Amino acid sequence: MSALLTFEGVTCARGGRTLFEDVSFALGPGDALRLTGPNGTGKSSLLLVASGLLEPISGRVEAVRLALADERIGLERDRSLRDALSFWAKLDNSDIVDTALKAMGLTELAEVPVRYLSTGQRRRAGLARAIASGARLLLLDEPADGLDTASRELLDAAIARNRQAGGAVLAASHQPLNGTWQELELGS
Ligand SMILES: Nc1ncnc2c1ncn2[C@@H]1O[C@H](COP(=O)(O)OP(=O)(O)OP(=O)(O)O)[C@@H](O)[C@H]1O
Repeated sequence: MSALLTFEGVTCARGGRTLFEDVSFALGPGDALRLTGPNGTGKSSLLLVASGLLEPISGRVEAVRLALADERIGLERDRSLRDALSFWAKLDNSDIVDTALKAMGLTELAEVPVRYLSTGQRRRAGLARAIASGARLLLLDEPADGLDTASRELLDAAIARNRQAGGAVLAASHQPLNGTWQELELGS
C-alpha cells in the first residue's frame, strides 16, 4: 500500500524560528491526520510544506497530486462560482463541478459571482474547489471555521467520501472533526 503523503525527518523554520523539528509520518489510502497545537506552532506552515509551497530546511516530503484548501479561496472573484470551479476541475470528469457544488451545498449559488459569497459560503467554495480538482490528497486548514451546523455535516461527509474512495486527509483544526483521526500535536 503506497503512501499518499510522506514526511521523513522534516524540519521547518520561518522568520528565523524553528517551528517543528524532525517530523515523520505517512498517510495511506483512507488515512486522516489532524494537526493540533496552540496558535503559531506551525500547523498552517506544515500544510504549506506538504503542498510544496514552503521549502523545509531539512527532511523529505513526498506527495501525490493534492489540493490545499485554506483561507485563500483560490477562485476568480469576477466569475460565477461554477465557472471559477471549472478552472480547477479534473478534466476527464465533466460532472465533477456539479458534484463539488452539491457536496458543499452550493448548487443554488452556482451562477453567483464569487465576490458576492459570504464568509461561510467562501469557505465552502474553497472546499468545493478541492473536491472539483479530483485530488486524492486533501490538505485542509481550519476547514470547519465559519461553517454552520448543516455545512459542518457536509464537510464531514465530503471527508468521509474522500477517505472511503482511497484518499487521505491532512487537516489543521482547533475543532474536533468527525470520524477517526490520527493526531499530531505541534508545540508540545
Ligand atoms: N511569511 C512568514 N514569514 C515569517 N514568519 C512567518 C510567515 N508566516 C508565518 N510565520 C510565522 O510562523 C509561525 C507559525 O505560523 P502558522 O500560521 O504556521 O501557525 P499555526 O499553528 O497555523 O497558527 P494558528 O493556530 O494561529 O492558525 C508564526 O509565528 C508566524 O508568525
